[in-house]
Amino acid sequence: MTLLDLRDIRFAYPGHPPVLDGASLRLAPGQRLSLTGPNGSGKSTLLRIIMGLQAPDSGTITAFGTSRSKEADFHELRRRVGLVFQDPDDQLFCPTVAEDIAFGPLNLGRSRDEALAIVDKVLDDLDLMHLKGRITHKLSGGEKRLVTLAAVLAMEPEALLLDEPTNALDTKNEARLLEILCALPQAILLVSHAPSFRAALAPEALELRDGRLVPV
Ligand SMILES: Nc1ncnc2c1ncn2[C@@H]1O[C@H](COP(=O)(O)OP(=O)(O)OP(=O)(O)O)[C@@H](O)[C@H]1O
Repeated sequence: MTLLDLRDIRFAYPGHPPVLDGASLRLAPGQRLSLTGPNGSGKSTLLRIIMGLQAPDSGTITAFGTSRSKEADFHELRRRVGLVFQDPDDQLFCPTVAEDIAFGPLNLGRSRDEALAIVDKVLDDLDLMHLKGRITHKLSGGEKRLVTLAAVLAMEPEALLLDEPTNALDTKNEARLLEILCALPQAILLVSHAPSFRAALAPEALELRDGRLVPV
């Protein structure tokens, strides 16, 4: 079974040359795959296209065996695939850490008590319980980064798309994050400019070159 299957994706921002020009990739359950490529080559754009946050000009997206093209097709995909954005401020919008983490489970129909239990479990698993009651926008950059991961894991996705997950993390927290991610069962699509992090978490890699994905 393939979780994600993208074929021949083409996309250009209006008035600009194509960013993606025939990009294809497949992600299988449990697979860890890195996406590399220079700044501005289109990695974040591709992740947004996978999530249905931007529509490709052409090409096909199949997720969990179902073709996805209209906005409604992506609702189920967004429950089953978690994107950790490059900028935590794009992701965190509730007043407190606990509310931000509870938001996803509540949105998925969990009861208040179930959501609170998930918040405790995820914070405990990530050793972040000390941040539970904190005001989200007052967290440090690295703390925000870890809380965004907690918020995504709270939704128990089957695949994780991670856009520069080590941004703003100190050496100790980067090592901790690596340990946490390596122990997860989910498939992971990793965008990271840190070669050592990629090598440790997702050594199999595709490079985005001239809009296409090529094995490296
Ligand atoms: N809304 C937009 N309108 C026009 N151009 C955009 C827009 N968003 C991104 N771009 C451009 O599209 C290209 C791809 O951007 P993208 O963020 O996908 O690259 P990236 O590979 O993730 O880069 P980085 O490694 O620096 O994070 C860049 O040239 C960027 O400037």
